[in-house]
Amino acid sequence: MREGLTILVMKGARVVESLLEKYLGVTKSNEQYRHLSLVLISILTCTGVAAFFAFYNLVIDYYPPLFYVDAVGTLMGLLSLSALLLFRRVLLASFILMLMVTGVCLMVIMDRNNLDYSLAWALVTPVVSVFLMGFLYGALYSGLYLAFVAWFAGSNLGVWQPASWDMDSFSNLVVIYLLLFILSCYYEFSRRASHKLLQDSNEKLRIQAFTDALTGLYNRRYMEDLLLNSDQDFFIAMADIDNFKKVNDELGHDVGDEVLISLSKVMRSSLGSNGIVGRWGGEEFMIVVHGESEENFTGQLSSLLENISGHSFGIGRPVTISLGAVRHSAKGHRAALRSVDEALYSAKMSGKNCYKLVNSISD
Ligand SMILES: Nc1nc2c(ncn2[C@@H]2O[C@H](COP(=O)(O)OP(=O)(O)OP(=O)(O)O)[C@@H](O)[C@H]2O)c(=O)[nH]1
Repeated sequence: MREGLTILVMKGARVVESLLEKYLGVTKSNEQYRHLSLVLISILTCTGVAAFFAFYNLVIDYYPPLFYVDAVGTLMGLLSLSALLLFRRVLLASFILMLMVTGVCLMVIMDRNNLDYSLAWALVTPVVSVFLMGFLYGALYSGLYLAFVAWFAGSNLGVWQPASWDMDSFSNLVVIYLLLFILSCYYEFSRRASHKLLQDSNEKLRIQAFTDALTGLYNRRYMEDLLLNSDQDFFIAMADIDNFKKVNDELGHDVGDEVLISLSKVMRSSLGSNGIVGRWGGEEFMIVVHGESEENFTGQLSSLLENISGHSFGIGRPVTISLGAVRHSAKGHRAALRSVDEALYSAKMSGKNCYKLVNSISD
């Protein structure tokens, strides 16, 4: 029995998952998944129950008034389902569903003259409406519903037998109602707050995973991901600071760090939106530019060299870089990295503060 129930729940979850994925493009990892699945499960369950009672009141125990109520309820359930899946209107779908549930319940209560049902459903409304429609609309809806129930209970509709209007009971109902409302708001608020915290820390971790701590540039992992997972062709250039050991040895490691930070800024502003620069490691930087025109690319490398050698780093000496460059495609990634190293070596051998572009990729 228990196993059967588990299998049923698993199957239901799979149906919900595939509906959300197919119609809303939302997978389990999506932050919206939890809320959308709650709305979808509520719609499916309530519509299923209404459809069952419509069938019951038509076929099993023929009773036209409740058949019409449940048939309208089923139609509203389907309307709510299409608002969610076809038109992606989550709030509208939740609103139609709440209208359907409370409407059907009130109709049944009116028909059956049963006060207990009314009280029970009045108490469910604040919880469900806040969870489905959020604080604002949930509060509005359940407030209106409470007012309606109050009017309903106080009016002489003659459907409240054997109970009669009783201010004490009604005050108790209102207190319980408000308590449930506050509790569900609190729960929803803390759920959203912890979800936001989790999202923020995930975002921080994501940024940290791709950022170099010293310079704030992209790190090697990001640059390699970009180069390996893109189907575009790029030009890449490896930049290496000239005689950087001397800066460290003579002015200290802290000054060396400052140079790395300032140099990163100069490179970033010099490339602008034309390219991306990341720290490859130590005093090496990788530059990636879309591979449309070799002429544009070499033009950018020349201005980069000029901008850096003309920049004052405040250390009483110029700072220059050497660049090795090559055309890059993802499938020839490793070979391109070897070529770019060879080109950089050749630039260093040619007197530094220059670039070397190799045309062919070494095997
Ligand atoms: N301050 C600082 N120095 C670093 C960092 N990473 C690497 N370096 C230094 O960069 C220097 C690299 O020196 P070398 O590889 O000998 O090259 P170079 O002196 O720049 O000479 P060439 O490359 O031939 O022009 C070493 O002194 C490293 O300690 C860093 O994060 N901060």
